[in-house]
Amino acid sequence: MKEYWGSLASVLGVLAFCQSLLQVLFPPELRFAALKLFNRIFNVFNSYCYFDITEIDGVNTNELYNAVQLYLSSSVSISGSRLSLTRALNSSAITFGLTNNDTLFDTFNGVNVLWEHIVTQRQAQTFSWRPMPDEKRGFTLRIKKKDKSLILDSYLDYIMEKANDIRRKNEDRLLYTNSRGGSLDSRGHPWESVPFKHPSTFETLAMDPAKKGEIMEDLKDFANGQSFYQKTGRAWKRGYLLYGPPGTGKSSMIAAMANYLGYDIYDLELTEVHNNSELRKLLMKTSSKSIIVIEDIDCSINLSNRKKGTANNSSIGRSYCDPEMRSGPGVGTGDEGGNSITLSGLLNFTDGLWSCCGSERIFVFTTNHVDKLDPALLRSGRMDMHVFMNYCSFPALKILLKNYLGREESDLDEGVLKELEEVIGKAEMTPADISELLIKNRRNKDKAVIELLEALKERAERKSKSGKCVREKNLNDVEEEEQEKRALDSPKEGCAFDESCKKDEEDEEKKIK
Ligand SMILES: Nc1ncnc2c1ncn2[C@@H]1O[C@H](COP(=O)(O)OP(=O)(O)OP(=O)(O)O)[C@@H](O)[C@H]1O
Ligand SMILES: [Mg+2]
Repeated sequence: MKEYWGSLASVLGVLAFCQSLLQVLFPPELRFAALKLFNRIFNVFNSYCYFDITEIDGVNTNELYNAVQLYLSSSVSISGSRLSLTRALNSSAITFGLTNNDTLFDTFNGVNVLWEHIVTQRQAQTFSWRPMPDEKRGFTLRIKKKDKSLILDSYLDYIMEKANDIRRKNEDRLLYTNSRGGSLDSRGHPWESVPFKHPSTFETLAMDPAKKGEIMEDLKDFANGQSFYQKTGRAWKRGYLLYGPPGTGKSSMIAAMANYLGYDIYDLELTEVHNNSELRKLLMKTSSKSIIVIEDIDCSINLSNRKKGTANNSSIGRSYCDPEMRSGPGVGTGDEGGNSITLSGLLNFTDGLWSCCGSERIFVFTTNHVDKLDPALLRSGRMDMHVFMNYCSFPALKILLKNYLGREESDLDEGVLKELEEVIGKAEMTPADISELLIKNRRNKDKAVIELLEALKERAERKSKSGKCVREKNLNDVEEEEQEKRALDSPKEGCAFDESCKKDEEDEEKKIK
């Protein structure tokens, strides 16, 4: 300690000597130039270089300052003893930060750097167009001169990327919709947003675990696949088609995807889009790391014919939810008149050149009737993964029992479990139906399981009866068809129809005579 104070005193002494020397040797007008010169000499012998990143750059907020703050917050959260805490707008997470004049070492690519957070009082307010904070905040980065060229650019890029990740993780996800029918908001934005708080996750999603695992892996590969997509020359996007009966979890799956990847959702209401160019504009205004969803695509518009003009044909692609009735006049008339969207417009939206403005986007289409979709929409590369959301299976049922009743497989009676396994495949009940039953009786868990078993049995019985009727009807139809065939093959054998025809012909001849 003594040595420390001793060396500090000698440094101060040297400084004082230099200052008085400066005053004696240089007249006041040369003093500033001399100081600059000393500074240069000092810099030549100093092995470090320093970079100041101030919070406000002129009058604008410096994005790099916010990024550094967020980036460092991920390092200080564990190690620091005195930290500043902040919670940003639209965020439910708290971030840690360095307090005033605190320092922190960081390592990047094996190089050590030092960060210092410097906070000083702002001098008396100078004139400014906007109010300035009382404090001047900034970070100073200290790097060894020899390492500067080695890491500076890549280190700052890395910090920006990391900060974006942290921000996305902390911020609440947003759900966007274009339901205003093409009108723009005050900022010229065609999308409206609300915080997205859907609680569905892959843990709560009841489906075959192997299939679920496959989808989760595919999503992770996609999200981490920037270099792969770059290397293979593909646009960084992926398409999923979710199809299956109502209530099997297609929308829940979309929410689970968004929560899993931390992406925003753009719920595109096609019936509110008037033409292909509006569709393109909507696409251009979506951000990367997002899921663009078109639900019930078979009902949205008439998408069954790619050829311009022919989509107007009334006989093509009419589903039970008639597109013309759903989307009003003008649907499916091609680009002419600029008052409609076509299948080719939608295909360009998902797969054409426009689809890659921005990156890291997932397209999800859902439908209850996959057979009604145009094959062009289904070809691989466009919809990369087709996911069939089926009626509740036994593995899916186990997930529902665990989530809704807290009952694991081991908690259930073996006999009941076996019966459930036998009957679930025959009952063809959706996870939505089953979860309703479980919610109803969730206070009495044993009763819930028994009632579920009864409902499944009843449903299976009804199914087998209606199946029998259909089979019998089909058999009758086949028999009838065969009879007709026989009649056509051997008209000479004669039937009532042939006899009456002959008689009619004879009568006709008589009349003519
Ligand atoms: N696979 C599932 N796992 C967990 N819950 C499910 C599942 N499927 C349906 N549900 C429950 O049923 C409700 C309806 O499901 P969802 O809206 O996801 O079905 P959908 O397939 O999108 O139906 P639709 O085709 O009518 O749009 C959900 O709120 C959820 O609680
Ligand atoms: Mg749905």
